[in-house]
Amino acid sequence: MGITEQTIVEQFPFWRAALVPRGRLPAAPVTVFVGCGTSYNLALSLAAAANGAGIAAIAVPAREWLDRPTAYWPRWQEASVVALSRSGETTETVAAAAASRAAGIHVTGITCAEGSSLAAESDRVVHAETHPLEGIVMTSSASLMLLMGLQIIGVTVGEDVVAAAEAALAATNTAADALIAGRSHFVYLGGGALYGVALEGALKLLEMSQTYAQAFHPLEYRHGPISLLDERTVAIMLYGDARPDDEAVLVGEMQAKGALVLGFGGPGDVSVPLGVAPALAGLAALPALQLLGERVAGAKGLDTVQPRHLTKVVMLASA
Ligand SMILES: O=P(O)(O)OC[C@H]1O[C@](O)(CO)[C@@H](O)[C@@H]1O
Repeated sequence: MGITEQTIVEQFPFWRAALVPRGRLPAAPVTVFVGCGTSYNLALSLAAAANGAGIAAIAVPAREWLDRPTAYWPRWQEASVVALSRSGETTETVAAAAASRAAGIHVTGITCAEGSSLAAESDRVVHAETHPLEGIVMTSSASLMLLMGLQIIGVTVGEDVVAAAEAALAATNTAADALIAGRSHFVYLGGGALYGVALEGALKLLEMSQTYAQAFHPLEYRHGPISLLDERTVAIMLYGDARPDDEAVLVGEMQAKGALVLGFGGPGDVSVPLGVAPALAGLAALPALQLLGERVAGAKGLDTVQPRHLTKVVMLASA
């Protein structure tokens, strides 16, 4: 087993260690979740989950919040900001936190680096230890930041979701090689809080395996992107609780056009039950999506420890 795979399959003890009381977010007219890359995908998922929990929220890429906050929220100084960064050193995220604070905004930093620059720029730090072998590709830390984000918006995260994620990972591991054999086009579908998780699944696959992957809201897929679908496609459907029947119809259409479907929480050529509350479905599915990226990379003979063009922390001189 390679090092990246180790950080995926050995992440659950770190989840269990993170199951501690976290307190809640401060009240504000809007909570703005910011981050870059994976951390922005998590921000998208958390903003949707926060709205579902009655906390008005949006997600904004850190650089956008830094450069043009009024494009996202006209009275931006009224916001509370939650900045996500594994390293706590990504230039745009640290700068967005610092600029927010300078404007009198309360900043909560979610990170796996307690002594980081982001921690220094945060009014409150929410932290968890991640797998020590984690490298460039964010695996265990991404799951942990999603977990911590859910905790601070008031979603109860317990042992049941850890067990569900372990089971989903094992089921995906069993099915993955047969599912991806000869397939080169990967589509991730999820709505609401599952959209950010779908984006993150696609980003993982893309980073690890240098394979083009896209994510869409499920029913959006029929409005154009479906034209690319053929017998080279694997579709990953993250079933939601709002319209699972429509999503199952879409899956049937995709299968009829040649796709193989990995369905989380619903039907597919491979069906992986999640068995958790809707607010926890994305967290339960995330390690399995990480593993899928590793499997596709493996099938292409690629090393996921040193993915092309990527570094662990992306710094920028000008931010
Ligand atoms: O969470 P951090 O440390 O700010 O890092 C985010 C980074 O992670 C990635 O998503 C993957 O390495 C990059 O796109 C991005 O620069």
